[in-house]
Amino acid sequence: MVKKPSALPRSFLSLRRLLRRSISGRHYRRTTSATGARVAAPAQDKLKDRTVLVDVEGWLLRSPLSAFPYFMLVAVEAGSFLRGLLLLLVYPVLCLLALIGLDLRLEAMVMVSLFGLREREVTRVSKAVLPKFFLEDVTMEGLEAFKKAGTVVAVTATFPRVMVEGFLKEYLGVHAVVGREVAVAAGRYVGFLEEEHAGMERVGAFLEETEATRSKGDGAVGLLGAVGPMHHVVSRYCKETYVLSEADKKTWQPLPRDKYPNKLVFHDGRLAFRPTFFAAIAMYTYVPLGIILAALRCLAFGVLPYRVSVPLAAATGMRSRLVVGPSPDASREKNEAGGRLYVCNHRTLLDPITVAAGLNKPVTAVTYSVSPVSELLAPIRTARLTRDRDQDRRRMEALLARGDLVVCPEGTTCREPYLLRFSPLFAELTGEVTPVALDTRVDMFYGTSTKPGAKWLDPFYFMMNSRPEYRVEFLERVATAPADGEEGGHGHSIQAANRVQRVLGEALGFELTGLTRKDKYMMLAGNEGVVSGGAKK
Ligand SMILES: O=P(O)(O)OC[C@H](O)CO
Repeated sequence: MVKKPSALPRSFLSLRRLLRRSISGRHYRRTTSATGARVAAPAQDKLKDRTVLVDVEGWLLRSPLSAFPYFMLVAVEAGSFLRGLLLLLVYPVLCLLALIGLDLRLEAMVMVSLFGLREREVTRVSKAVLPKFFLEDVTMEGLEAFKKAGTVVAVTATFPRVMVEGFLKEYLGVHAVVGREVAVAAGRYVGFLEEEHAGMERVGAFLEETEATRSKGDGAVGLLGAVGPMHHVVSRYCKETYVLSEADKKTWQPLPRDKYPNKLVFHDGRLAFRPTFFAAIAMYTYVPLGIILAALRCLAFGVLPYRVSVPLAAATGMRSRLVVGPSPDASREKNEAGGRLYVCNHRTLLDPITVAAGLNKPVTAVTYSVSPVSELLAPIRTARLTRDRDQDRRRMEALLARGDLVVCPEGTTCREPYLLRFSPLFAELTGEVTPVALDTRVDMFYGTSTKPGAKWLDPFYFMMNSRPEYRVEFLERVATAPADGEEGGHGHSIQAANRVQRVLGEALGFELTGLTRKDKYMMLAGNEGVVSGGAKK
């Protein structure tokens, strides 16, 4: 049927539209003009100090966006690998159902991933694990559009609020997150996701409240994707709306790492890759082989001399690169304190072992919060620190008098290219130290964790990677003793520690920070990272 042309003249229709907009105070804009020419997202200054409502999936995150990897991450990291496997098995069935018109994917993924999990643990994963992956999905133009906004309200129609809140608030500085809720009983998720309209009603109620308390009368601005359930709510509450076409969104760029509003220094979780459906299949298929490889590699490093275990591990795919500094022989000399003191940055628990392998001689490593299982299996001598300054100092002096000692003054591992603050105690033990720059690469599993119950498996997970990589570089020695006329004491040891940190940062190309073990554990685990238990001889 051909549509009957309107009897009203064009100019009258335009006037009517204008009047209607003026009365309701709403303006719809598309980021693509009627002529098809590209129009940029609203200028930052236009949204300055205003309340902006952002559609997370439609505007902020790149398209097409697959929710599966995020649910897989929650299933594995807050649940277990078994739960992840269940999600993987259920997913093809859900896709088939969606093809015949019964799209239960979201509800079923929520149920499988969250059912029975503690609310606290899912919130932790949302802050500690998911942000790394969400940040890779953020579009630069999408984020920059609301950089100067006064209040940013992020609205999600796909993800349950709990999954995106950590990333949006901690890393993008969003003020409020509104989205669908998952039912909780006695602190655990029951798995039922509330209806879409309930989520949108919450958005409406939130905006009504926000607008009522606003002092300025310029109204909220909506930033929306081309389609989605939010259009209706936004048209009721926002005075101005920008709708992004799919074609325009495709031209938007991913947010580069150096433009993250808050640096991603710390993150947690075992999976070092984005678990898409096919990547997850590959991982589960590989795991039996990975377990065998890890057992062989651990055994080789545990019982064989380094000159045999290193090439053997290399034959299984493990890569080690040793870069010896300008005076390799000097590192073998003893100094007046007894053995040499090797100071390295901390990537995994295996750092001191790789230093020993690089030197091809036994060393002692001082540790903190290492699981008794790791201590037992370590092929080198380990000695626990207590965090009691005097006691630790005496202990380290005694160890150094007996032979070479390895310290990681950051006190905890860091996965990203940053160096944490160096605790200065090491600088008081001897007149010079040998800095050792360490870097690692993994393809499937991270060999570090913050959950106390998971730590004993850290080295094993590292060894489970198909091609785990270590780069060890012995650097030129650095003097730590006060120069003539220079005052010693705590102030001096802080300066010396900072100097060593700087030398390592330059060698690795890592950024220096003043962050500490406490900062890391507060952020990732919600505790101070203090472990109980005395020092082991
Ligand atoms: O488990 P992390 O990352 O806190 O590191 C533990 C260190 O090896 C302490 O010596």
